[in-house]
Amino acid sequence: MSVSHRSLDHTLPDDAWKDSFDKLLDPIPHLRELNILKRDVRASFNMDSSVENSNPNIVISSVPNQKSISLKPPDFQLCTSISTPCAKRVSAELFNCGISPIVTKLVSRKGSTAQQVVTKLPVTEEPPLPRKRVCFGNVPATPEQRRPSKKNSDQNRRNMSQSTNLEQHRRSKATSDQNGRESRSSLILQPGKWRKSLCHWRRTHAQEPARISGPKKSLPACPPASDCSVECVGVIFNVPGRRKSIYIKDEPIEQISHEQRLLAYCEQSEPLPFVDVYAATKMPNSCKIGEGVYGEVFKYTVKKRPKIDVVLKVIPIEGSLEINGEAQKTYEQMLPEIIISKEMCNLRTNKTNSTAGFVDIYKVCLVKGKYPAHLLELWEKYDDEKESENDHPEVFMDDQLFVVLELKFAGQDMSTFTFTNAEQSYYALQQIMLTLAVGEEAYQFEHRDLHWGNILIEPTTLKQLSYKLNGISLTVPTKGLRLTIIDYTLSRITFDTCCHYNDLSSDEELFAATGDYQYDIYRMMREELGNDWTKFSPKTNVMWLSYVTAKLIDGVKYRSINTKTHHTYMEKLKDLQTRMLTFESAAHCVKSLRKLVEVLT
Ligand SMILES: Nc1ncnc2c1ncn2[C@@H]1O[C@H](COP(=O)(O)OP(=O)(O)OP(=O)(O)O)[C@@H](O)[C@H]1O
Repeated sequence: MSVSHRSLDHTLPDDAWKDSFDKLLDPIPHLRELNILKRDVRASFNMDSSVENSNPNIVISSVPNQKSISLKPPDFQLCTSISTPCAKRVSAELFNCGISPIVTKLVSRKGSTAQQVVTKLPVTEEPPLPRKRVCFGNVPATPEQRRPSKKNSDQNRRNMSQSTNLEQHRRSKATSDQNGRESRSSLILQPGKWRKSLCHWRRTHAQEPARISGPKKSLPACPPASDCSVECVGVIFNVPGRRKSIYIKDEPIEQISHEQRLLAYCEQSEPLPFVDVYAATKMPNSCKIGEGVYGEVFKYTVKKRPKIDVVLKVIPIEGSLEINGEAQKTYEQMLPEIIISKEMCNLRTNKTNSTAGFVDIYKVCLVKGKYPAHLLELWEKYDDEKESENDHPEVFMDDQLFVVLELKFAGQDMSTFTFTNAEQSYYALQQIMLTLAVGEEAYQFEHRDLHWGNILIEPTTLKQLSYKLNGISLTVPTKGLRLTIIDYTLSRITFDTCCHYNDLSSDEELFAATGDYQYDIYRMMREELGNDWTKFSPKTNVMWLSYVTAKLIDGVKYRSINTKTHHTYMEKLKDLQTRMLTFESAAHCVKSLRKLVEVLT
C-alpha cells in the first residue's frame, strides 16, 4: 500500500500497533525471545528506586528459570550516580512516560541469561563484569506471603517446647522460612532495618553464592593505625560477618579492661541477676515492641502520674553462642554504642549545643543468667502476632551476659506513622535536621544509618521545641509531634579525644544491596569518606537528610492531602530536596534554611 493511498483511506501504517517498547526491541530482536513483559519491567523498575539512575550496568533477571538479559557491558565503577534524589522521584513524570526509563538503558548482549551470569561469575573470583542485579518476580511481595501460616507457626512452637536444642530450633525456623517465605536470589533488601534484612537474607540463602556488585578493591581500606592523624593505640576487633570496629585514642588507653569500663558506665561492680533486676513485678504492663539483629526490645509502663514508659533493649554479649545469625558482641564492641547513647542523651543539658532529639537513656545495666520466663512469654506473643525473625531467647544459658539499655519510649517509627499533612512533616524534618546539626557541632556526630525505622515519632502538647546551636537559641514549631533519633550502631562521634565509629570498609554486602534509596546512601557515604570510616564528614548527615526528605515526599502516609496547606508545604519539601545535597553538613543546612549564615559564621 502506497503512502498516498494510506493517507486517503486513513489506514494506519504497518507498525502502528507498536508502541515505544516494541520499537525499542526492533533492532534487538533476540530480546523478544526472552519474553520479558513490559508490565514487569515497568512495575519492578518503579518499585526499586535504587535502580533509577544508579549504575546502569544492570542484569535483569526475569522470574525464576526464565531467561534474562544482561545489560551494557560494564566497566564497573563505584556507584557515582545515585537513585532517587528529588526531582525525578517526586515528579509524576516518572510514571507518565510511555515506557519505563529502565528500558532506555538497555544495551543488549546476545545470549546472556541470568543463569549464565551467575555460573560464570563465582563469588571467589574478581568478577570481570560486575553488575547490579534486578530481580523480577521472586521478591517477597506482601507480608502475608512472607509470613508462615499459623499452622506452621504453631508446629514450630510445639517443636520448640519439646526441645531447647538450638539446632532443632534453627531447623524449625528454616522450615518455617521455606514454607512461608519466597526465596530471594538477589541482594534486594527491604527498606528500613538493613541488618535484619541482610541477616535474614544470609540465613535463607546459605547455599547460594552471594552476588556482590562492585570491585572488591576499588577503594582504599581503612588506614592502618600509623596513618591516622592521631596515634591509634586502640583495639582493632573483628565482628563476625566481616564487620570490624576500631576505637582510636591519642593517648594510651587507661589500664582498665573493657569489662571494667562497661561496668563503670552501668555504675555496677559486677553483673546482676537478670531474673531479679527485670522480674515481672518490676515491669508492669509489659510487651515486646521491636527487635534488631543484636537484641530484643521490650516496653513496660508505670501508670503513676506522670505515666512512665520504659523501653528495654536487651543485647546478649560475650557468649560463644551465635544468635540471630551473628556472633554476640564483646564488651569492647558494646562500649561505643553505650558511650554514644549516653553522650548524645546528655546534650539535653549542654550549654552551647543542646537538643532533646536523641533518645533519652535512663540507665544501662549488665545482667547475667537465663532469660526471665515472663520475657520469654512476651517474645512468643510477639512471634505469634508479628512473626519474629530472631532466634528464640530460651536458648540462652545460666552464664549468659546481657547489656540492657533502659530508654525512654519515643513513639512509633516513621515508616508506620501517618502524618496529618506536609506542614507537619516539614517541621518534623526540621527537628531531625537541628538535632543532627547540634550533634555535629558538639561531637562531630554522624549517624550513618538514619533510615525511617530509626526515627521515632510521638505526639506532644508542646507548641515548640528549643535547641542551641553554637550558643544560639533556635526553636521549631512541633505541629503536635516530637521526633527522636535512635540506634547508634553505625554512628561516629569524637568524644574525650577518642573517635568511636564502626568500620564498614569491608562490608560488601551492605554496599551491594538495592531496594530503596536507603541503600544508595551507604554507597554515597562510602564514596564521600573514601572508605575511611574514621573520618568526620558531616556530609553523610546531609545524605540521610536527603533520604528522609525523599521519604516525606514520596514514602510516608498522610491523612489529609487535599488541602492548600499540604500542597504548599509539599512544594517546600520538594524545593528543599532539590538543594539538599548541595549542603556540606546538617548545620550548614540549618543555617541556610534559617538565613542565619551571617549570624552564625
Ligand atoms: N526508645 C524507643 N522507643 C520506642 N521504640 C523503640 C525505642 N528504641 C527502640 N525501639 C523499637 O525497637 C526497634 C529496634 O531498636 P533498635 O533499632 O535500636 O535495635 P537494633 O538492635 O540496634 O537494630 P539493628 O538491627 O538495626 O541493629 C526499633 O525499630 C523501634 O521500633
